[in-house]
Amino acid sequence: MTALLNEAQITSQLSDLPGWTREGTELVGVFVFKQYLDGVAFAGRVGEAAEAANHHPEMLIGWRKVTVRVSTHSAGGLTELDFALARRANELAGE
Ligand SMILES: C[C@H](O)[C@H](O)[C@H]1CNC2=NC(N)=NC(=O)C2=N1
Repeated sequence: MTALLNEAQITSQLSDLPGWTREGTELVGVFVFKQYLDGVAFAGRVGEAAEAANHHPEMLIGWRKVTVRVSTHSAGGLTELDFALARRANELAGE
């Protein structure tokens, strides 16, 4: 099982993760788009990456905005898997 990160590790990784915040045991990323369907397509890309990593976020698709929430359910908090997915989402937002 992937180990829970400690507060120092979380703070350090968050400082290098633009667009994301920590809410309790979750990372929350908010992505804004010019077009609604751009957000839908982004969510699809993140979904594919999540499936490939077997690490799945919750995603709320709104009007030209997608909110991504991720935590490691099996560990009950934040692990490296969550930050890896968040970094990948940031890459995919730029595509
Ligand atoms: C059995 C399967 O590998 C697990 O349930 C995976 C699926 N996707 C997951 N996604 C997230 N966010 N956390 C998990 O602990 C997790 N576990």
